Amino acid sequence: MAEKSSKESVSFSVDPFSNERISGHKSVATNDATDSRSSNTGAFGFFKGSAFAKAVASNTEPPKNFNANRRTSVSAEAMNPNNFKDDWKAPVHHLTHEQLQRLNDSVVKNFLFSQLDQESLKTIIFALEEKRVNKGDEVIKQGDQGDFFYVVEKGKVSYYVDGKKVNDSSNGSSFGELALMYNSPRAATVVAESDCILWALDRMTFRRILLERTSRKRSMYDRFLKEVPLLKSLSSYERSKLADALNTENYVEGKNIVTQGEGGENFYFIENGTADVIKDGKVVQKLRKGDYFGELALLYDSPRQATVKATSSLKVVTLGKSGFQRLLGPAVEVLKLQDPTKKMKSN
Ligand SMILES: Nc1ncnc2c1ncn2[C@@H]1O[C@@H]2COP(=O)(O)O[C@H]2[C@H]1O
Repeated sequence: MAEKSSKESVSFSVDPFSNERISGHKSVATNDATDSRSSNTGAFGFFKGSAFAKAVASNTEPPKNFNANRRTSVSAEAMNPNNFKDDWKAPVHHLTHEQLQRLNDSVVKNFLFSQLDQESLKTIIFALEEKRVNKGDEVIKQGDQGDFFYVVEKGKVSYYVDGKKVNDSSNGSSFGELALMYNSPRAATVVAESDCILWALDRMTFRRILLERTSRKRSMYDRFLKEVPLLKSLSSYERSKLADALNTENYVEGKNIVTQGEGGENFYFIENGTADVIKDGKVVQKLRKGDYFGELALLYDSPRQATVKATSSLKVVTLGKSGFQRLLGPAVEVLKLQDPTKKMKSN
C-alpha cells in the first residue's frame, strides 16, 4: 500500500485554563518530512513535574507520519511487534485542557501506562479518544472484529459470554484487549451498566505500544499465578488481568521489603526465596514461594503491622493499591478472613 508521510503541527502554547484544544491537529498528509512542532512546557504547569507533563510537553519527536484513520488488515499483522511495518502512524486527537486534566487524574495513572517511556506515553495520550456511552449501550458485541481497546474513566460495565454475565468492572479498569492481541473475534459482549466515560485506543496503537508488554506479562506470570493458593478462585481471564498489573522486584538477603509502622502502597507475592515476618522484633512467620504479605496496609489503610525481611535472595511480584482493590476479586474476602492479626488475637 502506498503510504503518504504526514506533517502535523503540535502546538502546546495554549492557555492552560482555556478550553482550547491541545494536540497535533489531526494529521495532515503531505510529503514534507519537516516538522513544525513546537513545545511549551509552560502550558502544562497544571501537571508540573509528572510523567504525564513530561510526556505531553516533551520536545522529543512523536512517531513520524501520524495518520488518524488508517486501518491495517488483520491478516497482514504479525503477533511480534518487531514485524510491524514501519509506516505506522498513531492517530492524534484534539484534546481540551479539561480532557488532559481528567486523563492525568485517572486514566494515565493506570498501571498499563505507568512504565511507558515518555514518547510512548505521549503517543498513547493523543491517540486516546473520549467516548461517552449511556446506561444500557452495548460497547462491544461478542463475535465482532476488534477495533478499539477501552479504559474506563468513570462508570461500570458488565461482560457477557454467550448471553451469561461473567463479570463486571468499573473506574480504572480496561477491556477489549483480547481481540486486538490475538486477532480473534470479540470474546464477550460489553454493556454499560451506567452512563460511562470511556477512552478508546485504536487497535494499531494498542498493538504497537501495549501488545508486547501485555503479552509478555501475561505469559511471564501465568504459571506462577496458577500456583498461588490465594488466587485459586480467580478465572483464567481474571488471572490475565491481574498479570497486567504486576511487577517484579528483587531483594538481597537481609534487606527489608516492608517496615513496621511505615505506610504501604504494594501487596506482595513471593516468587522465589524466603522471608521472615518480624513484629516488635520477634519473628512471627516464615514465608516462602507462593506466600503473600503486605495486604493489611492496603485492606485497612493502616501502617505496616510488621517488617518483612528477605532471608535469602528474594524475588517478589508486586501489586499496587489500585490493582489490589480492583483485581483480586473474591480473594480480597479470603485475605480478610485470613487476617493474621485477628488470628494472633484469638490465639
Ligand atoms: N470472562 C471473560 N472472557 C472473555 N472476555 C472478557 C471476560 N471478562 C471480560 N472480558 C473482556 O471483554 C472483552 C470483549 O472484547 P475482547 O474479546 O477484545 O476482550 C474482552 C475482555 O477484555
